[in-house]
Order: sequence, then C-alpha cells, then structure tokens
Amino acid sequence: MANASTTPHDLNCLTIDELEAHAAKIMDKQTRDYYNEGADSGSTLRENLDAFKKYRIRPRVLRDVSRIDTSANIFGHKNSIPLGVAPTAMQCLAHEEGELATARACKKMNVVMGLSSFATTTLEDVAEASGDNPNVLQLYLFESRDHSRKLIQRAKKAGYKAVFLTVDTPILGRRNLEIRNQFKLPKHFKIANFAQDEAEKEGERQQEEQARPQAQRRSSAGYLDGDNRVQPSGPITFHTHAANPTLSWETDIEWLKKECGPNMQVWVKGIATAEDALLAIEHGVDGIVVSNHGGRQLNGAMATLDALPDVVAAVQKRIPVHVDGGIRHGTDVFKALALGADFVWIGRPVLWGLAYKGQEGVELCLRLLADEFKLCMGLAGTIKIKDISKDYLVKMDRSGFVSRL
Ligand SMILES: Cc1cc2nc3c(=O)[nH]c(=O)nc-3n(C[C@H](O)[C@H](O)[C@H](O)COP(=O)(O)O)c2cc1C
Ligand SMILES: CC(C)CC(=O)C(=O)O
Repeated sequence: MANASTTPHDLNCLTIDELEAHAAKIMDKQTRDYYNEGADSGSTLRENLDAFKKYRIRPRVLRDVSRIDTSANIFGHKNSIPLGVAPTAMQCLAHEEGELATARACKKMNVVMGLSSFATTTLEDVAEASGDNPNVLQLYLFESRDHSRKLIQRAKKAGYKAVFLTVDTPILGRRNLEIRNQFKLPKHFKIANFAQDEAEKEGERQQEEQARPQAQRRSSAGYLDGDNRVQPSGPITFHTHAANPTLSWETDIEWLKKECGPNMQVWVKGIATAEDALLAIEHGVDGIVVSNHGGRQLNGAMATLDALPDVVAAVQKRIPVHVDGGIRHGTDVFKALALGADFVWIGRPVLWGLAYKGQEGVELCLRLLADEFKLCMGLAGTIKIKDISKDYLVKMDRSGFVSRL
C-alpha cells in the first residue's frame, strides 16, 4: 500500500506539534512569548485547539479514492489545498529572511499568503518574491486615512488580490507576557511598510516636540488622552496604530471599498457572530474570515470552530466564509470544511516553520498539513473538496455522548 505522502520526510519533524517543539528551542524568549501567547489567561487560545477534538470523523468506505483532488479556488487561482497562510506580524523575529522566506515557500507550495500591515518586509518585496502566486494584504485602518490610503494604493499597484480588514482589534488585547517582557522590536528590524512615512514624519515631529511645553511632551508610547487612551499621533508602532477604536461599518467599509476599487477585493477578518456576518453582506464585503485573532484579543470569546456553524447558516453561501484559529493537523482542515468553511488559514505553525528552517521550514509546515489533509480525505472516503459536508462528522459532548449533525 502506497504512503499518501508525496514528498520526502524530515525524520526529525513529522507533525506540527514537533515543529512547535523545535521552534520553541530555537526562538529567543521574547519572540517565543510574543508568537505563542494568547490574551489574558489564554483560555480562548486553548479552546480554539480543543474545539476540534469535540468532532470525530465518520469515514465512508469502498468509494475509489485513487484520485483525490485537494485543490481549491481562491481569487481565481488554483491553490493546492483549501488553506492559506494567515497574516502574522514581524516574521523577521523568527528568521532573518522573514516574510520573504514565507512568500517563497507559499509560491513553491502553491498556497496563498496573507501579509500583515506590520510586516518586517515591504509589501512590494513580498509581491516580487511571490511572482504570480496570489497575496492578500491584511489591513489595520488607521485614524490617519493618509497612512491607510498610501498602503492601499501600493497594494493595488503591487497586484494584491484583496485586503483583509482586521476588525477584532479596535483595542489591542492584553498580552501579559508581552507586557512583562517589555516587548520591543530589535532596532535592526523595521515595520517595513511604514518605514518611509516614519522617516518623513520624524523630522516634523521633532520640530513639533521642541515647540511643545515640557509638560505636554509625549512618552515613547504616544499621548494618553483624558480616558487614558493612547492617541495614535506618534510613531507608527503596534501599540498605537494597530488599534483604531473609531472603526465602524457605516463610515469605514464604504470608504475602504471605494479606495480598493474594482480589482482588489475587501474582506473582513475577525467575524464571530451571525449578526456581524449579515452586516458584512449588507455592506458589500467580498468575504469574511471567522477569527478571534488566534485567541490574542478577547479572551473568553468563543472558539472559532464553535462560532463557525452559526455564521455559515446565516451567510447561506452568498459570500465565502473562511476560518482560522487552532488548525494544527490535516484532519482539522477537514473538520472546518465539514462544518461549512470554504477555506482555512493558519498563523502560528508558519512562524514555527520559519524559526525551524526558514523557507524550508515553512514548506515543511505546509507539506505536513497538505499530506495529512489528503490522507484524511482518502480515509474518510471523499475525493473532492466540495463533497466534504457535515455528514462526515459527529459531535461529542462532555460525557462522550455522540450525536449526528
Ligand atoms: C504572532 C502573531 C502575530 C499576528 N499578527 C497579526 C496581524 O498583524 N494582523 C492580523 O490580522 N492578525 C494577526 N495575527 C492573527 C493571525 O492572522 C490569525 O488570525 C491567527 O494566528 C490564527 O490562529 P492560529 O495561530 O491558531 O493559527 C497574528 C497572530 C500571531 C500568532
Ligand atoms: C502588530 C500587532 C497588532 C500584530 C498582531 O495583530 C498581533 O500581535 O496579534
């Protein structure tokens, strides 16, 4: 009997769990804590993972699974599997080649890549490394529309297929290890997409600063207003500019759609409820990602896999519904699809791959998941993505009682 794997194994690393363990030994403490932690006690982060264990697969047999097609269409491109690389900030912390290594691995593995606004590589350099492999730009809409507008224009010019507006971060979640470690991006790295703006602004700022009475001079984190809210008027750092508490459906989605024009889609990332999924449709977005930011924002929020079925039922296939959070095995991809997701995204596993072996490590990460997913499809008795449905799952409650969906 042939093994389902199409590629050679790395005998030291046969699972994403092993990849995580290798990476943990390689990364420095600040980076490991920043990448791996969730908000507050981390319960939502853990529940994202545990949610997958509540479901078991009902395999069907004698169905000729000799020709399995794992490919999925995204932005008119044939992705090798229904999985993409979610945007994660500051990848050069994991490996010196950072986002470039990720882009090259995605291209080689034929997998769509999401680039964080807070990448340590410019969106143009990533686009060049990606060639004709599709990319999406994750966007935090800043209070200064100028910063956002420039970024959108650059993404359009560089051929990005979509922007993913992250909507679960109106205020940055509380990450205790980050606070305790006093997280700082080492000086030799830059939040590359803003580096030019920063240099231009710095001169102006220094002049303004000198003109200001001593008592009103800003701290390095920005100004605090009367409500102790950081005013994002200072340098672009993720403690100030990632969070924009003023975002709303009415004012921002319309603006964003206009800026993106007809050739770059607008998605929202961070939907957790049917109500918001319906609002997304009402406001004309092209797709949604059910996400809780990998458990890094509202601790105590639902696991994304638990949030998914309600959203799928509300959307009724009018727009694509994607999901991320806690996907660590090919069977997790299968379960998410069976619950109605069209596509999934992975965050931390790619960072672990990067830390382990740069581009090669990201390829390994994607290959493991692709092989596991293909094997799962074959052993569950299905050869087409579109046939994966809730008929392939049962749900177990806490007492072990099994029910059909
Ligand atoms: C270190 C780290 C940085 C992240 N940076 C961003 C970001 O810049 N923008 C964003 O929308 N989401 C960001 N995310 C969230 C991911 O896009 C994704 O939603 C999440 O990682 C999925 O969960 P998983 O890590 O369990 O796969 C980040 C996640 C991590 C772990
Ligand atoms: C720049 C940060 C806000 C990136 C992020 O989204 C995260 O660390 O979760």
